[in-house]
Amino acid sequence: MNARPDRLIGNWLLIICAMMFGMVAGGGHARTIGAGFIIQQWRPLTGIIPPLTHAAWLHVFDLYRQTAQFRLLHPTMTLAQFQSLFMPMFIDRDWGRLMALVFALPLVWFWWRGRLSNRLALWLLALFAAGAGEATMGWLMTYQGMFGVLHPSPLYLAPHFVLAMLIFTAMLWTALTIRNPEPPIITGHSGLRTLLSVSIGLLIATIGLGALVAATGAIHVYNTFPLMDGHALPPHAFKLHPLWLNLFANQATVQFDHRVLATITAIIVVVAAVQGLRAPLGPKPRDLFLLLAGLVIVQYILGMSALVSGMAGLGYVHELNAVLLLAACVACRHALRGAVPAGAEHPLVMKAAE
Ligand code: HEM
Repeated sequence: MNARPDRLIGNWLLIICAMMFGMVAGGGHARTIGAGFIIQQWRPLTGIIPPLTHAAWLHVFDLYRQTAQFRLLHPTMTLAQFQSLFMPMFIDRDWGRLMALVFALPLVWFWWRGRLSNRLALWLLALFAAGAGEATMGWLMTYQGMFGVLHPSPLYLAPHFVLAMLIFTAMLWTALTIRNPEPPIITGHSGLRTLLSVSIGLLIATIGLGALVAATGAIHVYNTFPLMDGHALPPHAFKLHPLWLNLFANQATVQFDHRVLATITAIIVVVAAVQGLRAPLGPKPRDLFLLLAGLVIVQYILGMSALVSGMAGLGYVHELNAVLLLAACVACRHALRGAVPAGAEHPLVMKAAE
């Protein structure tokens, strides 16, 4: 990392984080309206322009008509209906291209101008490569449409979402560190710091399980809370063979797993937020902990409401709020980066604890 605060670089990376949030919003919207398999071509550079002629539209429609999803689920779809699904997915993909440009071009420029240390530049390059991997994974998920698959598979969607959240976490952490490279020493709250690290891990795992719920359409079954149609664990939870498949493809099991892990996660995040609010950390961290408490409560209520109502729109808001919740948790953890155990407040000890 660069040793002095650099607001320009930090703000640039915060813009990338905001763009990643936009990407989740666009991808989630495309999934909600069922547009996941609509674009069956992968042209990272030339695909930046949408079909402009009637013949070009017929060509992309023809590609979609080769999918099992079209043949079995939407055989009467018209070109106009296809176009209305195509555009949201297209805009999301172009947003990804724009994000890659907004990341890559300043990266090269800042590095060339000596504004980035080699170490930081290489780290950012690694994040860029991870982003390219994320895009490739997204395409592979989409391309499954050509092989008899009816909907984007949970085995692709969950890792796709988890990788996005890992990149988002790393990007946000880097941006915050560049804006504030010297953490203030905070004595006696290293336990809270650990709790926040655990919270981040649990949130990402819960988000992964949430993606399984969304991908399997499990929002449409067991619409009761806290029990699942009168059962703590529904009898169908192990009906698929081999057994491990239930963890990814059985609606009962993935919903059960998401409920249980989400409850554990929410409790731990609330405990961390309350501890943070009670600690004398100053107004800025206090605001962050307040935000964390608010977002985790809203997240839980949104999850329950989406489930009980079966409304995909609420599920979508629940998805977006999860990203904001993760961001708040990362910011709280970052604010406590300089926490040291009581009695170990020497700066050298602090550096070792980093
Ligand atoms: C810390 C708490 C929670 C987190 C971080 C979380 C995260 C998520 C995420 C990220 C998704 C969407 C994934 C995607 O669209 O690819 C999701 C989906 C879902 N979650 Fe949660 N969730 C939490 C709590 C809950 C709770 C308590 C419930 C219900 C009791 C719940 C029920 C659902 C349902 C039904 C969906 C599917 C929505 C849809 O199909 O549109 N969640 N969750």
